[in-house]
Amino acid sequence: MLLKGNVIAVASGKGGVGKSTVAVNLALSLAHMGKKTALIDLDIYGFSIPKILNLEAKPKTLNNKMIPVGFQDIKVMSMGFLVNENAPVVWRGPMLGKVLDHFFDDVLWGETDYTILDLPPGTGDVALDMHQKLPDCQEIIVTTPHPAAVHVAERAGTMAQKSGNKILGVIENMSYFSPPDLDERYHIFGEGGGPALAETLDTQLLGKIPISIPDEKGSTVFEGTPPRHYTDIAKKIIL
Ligand SMILES: Nc1ncnc2c1ncn2[C@@H]1O[C@H](COP(=O)(O)OP(=O)(O)OP(=O)(O)O)[C@@H](O)[C@H]1O
Repeated sequence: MLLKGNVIAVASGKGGVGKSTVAVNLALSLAHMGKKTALIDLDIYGFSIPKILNLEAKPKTLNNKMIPVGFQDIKVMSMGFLVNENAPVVWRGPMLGKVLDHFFDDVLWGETDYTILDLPPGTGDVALDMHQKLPDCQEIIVTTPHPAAVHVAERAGTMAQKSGNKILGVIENMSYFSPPDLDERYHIFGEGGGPALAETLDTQLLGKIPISIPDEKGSTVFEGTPPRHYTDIAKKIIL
């Protein structure tokens, strides 16, 4: 196993809650705090990290091992680097176990303090496979604030518990909107989902991420110094 250090998987009950965005921003925040950080996109059906990071480079190889692609201070691997985006999804499924082996054993990760895994949404076999390969892996569950979302996210949490992965906590994404330079918070997508889920899963609420206005490229990945809501979460993870 070439992957060393702490491994934290980011999971969600359904797609579109911002799991990949949270995974990327969390990895960047940990790197900004001086931690050697890797990010692995395990969403083999709907990999989105290459697009989110605007990465087109393919990993180079050295002695039959792959060199992860660099983005700012983090090292990144994604199924998206290896397959044609238009490859049929049915073809990718049976490869799952092999992909995990490949990413954990055949990539020259070097020294890493933290590896963030972006899991596919839902309750697939990935969490189970992952636990077998990385028994100490911990999970973060991402949800939106709407109380109805808790139901769906809870399944991801239950899956984590069943697979034996420790749940590190819950992140409530798209929690509220604060107009620039104003203190007001508008709870556009409802309220209470994150704390309720944390309570149900008997874990902590790691933090609430506000709705951000995408930049001109449509990105909600921050640049430069991490926003406070991310550093606060990263500090809780490092502890
Ligand atoms: N806090 C936020 N504020 C505003 N937009 C956000 C926020 N978080 C995510 N988004 C946007 O929501 C969309 C979905 O995000 P993302 O791809 O990270 O979700 P996901 O849960 O990983 O989805 P999937 O599993 O389907 O890939 C993206 O357009 C992203 O920019």
